[in-house]
Amino acid sequence: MQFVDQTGSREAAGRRIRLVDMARRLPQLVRRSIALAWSIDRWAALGLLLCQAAAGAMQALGLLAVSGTIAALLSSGDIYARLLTAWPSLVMLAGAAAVRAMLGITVAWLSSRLGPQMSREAERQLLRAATEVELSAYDAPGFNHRKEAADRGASVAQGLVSEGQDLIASLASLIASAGVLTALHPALLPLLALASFPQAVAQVSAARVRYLARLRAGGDYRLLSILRWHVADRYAADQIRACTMADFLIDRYRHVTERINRADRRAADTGARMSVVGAVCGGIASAVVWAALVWLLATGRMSVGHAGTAVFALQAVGTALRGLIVGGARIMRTGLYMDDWAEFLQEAGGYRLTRGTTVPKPPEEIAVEDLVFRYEEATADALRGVSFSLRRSEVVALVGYNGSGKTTLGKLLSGLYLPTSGSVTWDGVPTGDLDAHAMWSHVALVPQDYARWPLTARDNITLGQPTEGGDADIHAACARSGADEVVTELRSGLDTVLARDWLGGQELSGGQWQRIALTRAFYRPAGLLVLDEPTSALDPLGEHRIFAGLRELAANRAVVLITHRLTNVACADRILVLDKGRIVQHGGFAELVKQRGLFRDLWTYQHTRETSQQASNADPTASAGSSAERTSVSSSPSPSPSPSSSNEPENS
Ligand SMILES: Nc1ncnc2c1ncn2[C@@H]1O[C@H](COP(=O)(O)OP(=O)(O)OP(=O)(O)O)[C@@H](O)[C@H]1O
Repeated sequence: MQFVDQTGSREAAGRRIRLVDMARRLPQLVRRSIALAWSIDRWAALGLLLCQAAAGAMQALGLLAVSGTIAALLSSGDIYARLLTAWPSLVMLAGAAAVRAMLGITVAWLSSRLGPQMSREAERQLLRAATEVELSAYDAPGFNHRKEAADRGASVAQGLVSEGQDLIASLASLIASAGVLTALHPALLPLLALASFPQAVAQVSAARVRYLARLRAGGDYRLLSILRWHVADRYAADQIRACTMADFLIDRYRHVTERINRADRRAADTGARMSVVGAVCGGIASAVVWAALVWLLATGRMSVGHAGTAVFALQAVGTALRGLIVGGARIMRTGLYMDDWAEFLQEAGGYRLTRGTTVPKPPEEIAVEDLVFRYEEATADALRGVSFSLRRSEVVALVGYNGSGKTTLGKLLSGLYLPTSGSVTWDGVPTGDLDAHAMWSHVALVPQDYARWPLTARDNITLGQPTEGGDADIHAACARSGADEVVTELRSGLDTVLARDWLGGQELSGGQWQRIALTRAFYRPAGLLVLDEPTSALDPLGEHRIFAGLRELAANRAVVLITHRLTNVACADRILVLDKGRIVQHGGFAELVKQRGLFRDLWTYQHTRETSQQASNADPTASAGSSAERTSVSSSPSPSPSPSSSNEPENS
């Protein structure tokens, strides 16, 4: 099991992480961190910056105080007199340390307030971007990978505050200590910088290795989260038990984790090797710095007092440099993840909705002309040369074998997908030229897999878009779909949360959920209603109710009905029979059952099977051959062939 993993550009970016890139990118990353923090809480951001600047100043003050204290203590004279002289420096030293400690606490406080908010904000922006992409994006493996990477960027965004702060703190401390050190002897600072260089290279290389390892394992992490969901979620819990699948699934999980573990171990080993080499080289270089200090002292080029201060300053500069390097490498890695996030926001994974701005009215006519549609990265067309039109107040049924393109056609009529070639127009305007959101506000869709929102029954029906009629409209829609019986039995009526895990929540049966899904569509004041297998889970009475009311629903809408139960399509004005993405027959029900072709084959098989079952189970006197008309008339209004129907398919 492996995802199609398209990490090319990110991998190239990761490979380019070098010390020089880091030096170039750090200011940009710190700016991004400050900008994001500023957009969320400018006072906290300002407070953090001031605290860091003040902490740097306190560091310099502390070192000056050290110098003063040592100079006073090492001067000649009575020890009490020397202590008295050192007293102000000591007070300054203690004061600077106390203020620095307080500033550290303040920084930690502000960072912990700001950090999580930054991740939440980054996640919110990511969610917004994800809803602004074409539906086809989800069919492209590369998009899902980019979304996953961006998601990781959003979750590590909170690290940007603390890492940015550590970096600023190290920088402030470095500037302060380096200033003091340079004042003591100008050769010391370049020597120390040189000594830190190997460690810097090692740290940045290790960060690169870790980032690349995480990037390459991105597909596997996604696989794990999907497996986790399938194994642990309630929806498949019964099948996992009844089909004894637990061992098999957990074994798959183990296989994928082993792959990740191997990659992690390799990255950890390489990172550790790099750190060891860096540390050894750094250690040798540090020995040179300390030797230089001893030499300066021994040759009288530096006083004992200054040498003592230099020891403290060297330690402070060394710590600050290490902080700068380690923090820099960390923020660099976070920055790469944040790049994934920022890129996703900018380009929405390459699938941002960029359609026209024409705001449509509920459509009078939807016309399909020589339509071809191919799914992203598919090798064959799902629809080929499809042409027909659909008018308001008309019910058009789509029938055909599994995979013949019915659902796909429904989504193209709704503007969820755009044609690969040919056109779908709403009152003459191609769907790609319409404002997508305005268009969808005129669409009511009951898909095969409808969402079971963990919201109240009311929200599940209104979908957060209540009409002016209030609950009266909801009840009217419930009466049409049969959901009135469901709502009456709910503990708190429309206010009941439809999820058992939630406080006061209640769970529904499959058929009850389908009634709620139908109610949504009936409630929505939409000009196009697409019903994809709308009664697959309903009992016969519930199914009858839906189809008996369909004509009334179609009074002011265009209705597309997709179903395999052919008795139900008798109520349609026209039936389009699809086979391998083409319309192979079209016409009214009465006409199609008489015509040789796919529809009659399907009808004969389904009808003969049903009637023979009825005959053997219940009514031994029933005749298999004579009930076609009877069934269509009794289960739905009489089929009336449309004037436009013909025996020839519109396209071949
Ligand atoms: N997201 C997708 N990515 C790639 N190919 C897809 C995708 N969805 C469907 N297809 C392919 O497109 C073709 C048409 O699928 P579609 O779902 O429209 O068929 P259908 O007639 O509605 O089938 P069913 O009766 O089983 O619901 C099929 O060959 C299917 O494999």
